[in-house]
Amino acid sequence: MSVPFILNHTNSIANLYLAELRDVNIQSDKARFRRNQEKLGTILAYEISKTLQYTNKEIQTPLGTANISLPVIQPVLATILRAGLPFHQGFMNFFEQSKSAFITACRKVKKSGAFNIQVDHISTPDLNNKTLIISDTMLATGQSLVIVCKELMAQYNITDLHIAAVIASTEGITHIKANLPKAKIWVCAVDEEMTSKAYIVPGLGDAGDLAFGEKV
Ligand SMILES: O=P(O)(O)OC[C@H]1O[C@H](OP(=O)(O)OP(=O)(O)O)[C@H](O)[C@@H]1O
Ligand SMILES: O=c1cc[nH]c(=O)[nH]1
Repeated sequence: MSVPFILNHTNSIANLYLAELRDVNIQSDKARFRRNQEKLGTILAYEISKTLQYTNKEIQTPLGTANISLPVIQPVLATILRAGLPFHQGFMNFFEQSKSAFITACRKVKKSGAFNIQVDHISTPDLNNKTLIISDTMLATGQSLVIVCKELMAQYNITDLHIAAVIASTEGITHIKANLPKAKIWVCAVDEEMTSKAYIVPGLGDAGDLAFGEKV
């Protein structure tokens, strides 16, 4: 089982984007909130790209030939609607030729406060023998990502699975490791706590509502 990659374990300008996402005085600017997620998605995409397979190619320039190591494959990108969309856009900005899959999933909360994840719709290109990068802004309990990935893996023979989130909880990472032991995990930050309603603390609040408006 691989160790998760945690972006804020190394100081970089990415910390500023993460701070603005969390900051209650800044995050109400929806455009900036979405744009900061997009930037973090692109940074994680760059990090993941370092682990893909490469082969040397000779490229003809006007003055000679350059030997360049180029990726052998384009990963397929996926996200869970709706909160994951801006983060996913960041991955698409980097893996410009990749195909995308979209999954609709939501928490169905019971009277007791417990919840199930309901997967409503999957729209995907062929994932057989593909590298899949599935991104979602928040990895809280990890239930959404596990259910969605298991559903995709039941339908397709996915070669490599990368899971990316902006903020993960410790519990969520444990849940992913226990249920998807082969998945590689990429996150910008890990928080220790969750509320009784499974919101990450300190987290950033409700990612979907902040990006797109409160649900009715
Ligand atoms: O790890 P989990 O406990 O499963 O929670 C994570 C899910 O919660 C968020 O979506 P949310 O439920 O806020 O819905 P939305 O995308 O419709 O806003 C987030 O985008 C994940 O999909
Ligand atoms: O902290 C959390 C957990 C789930 N969904 C969110 O939007 N935020």
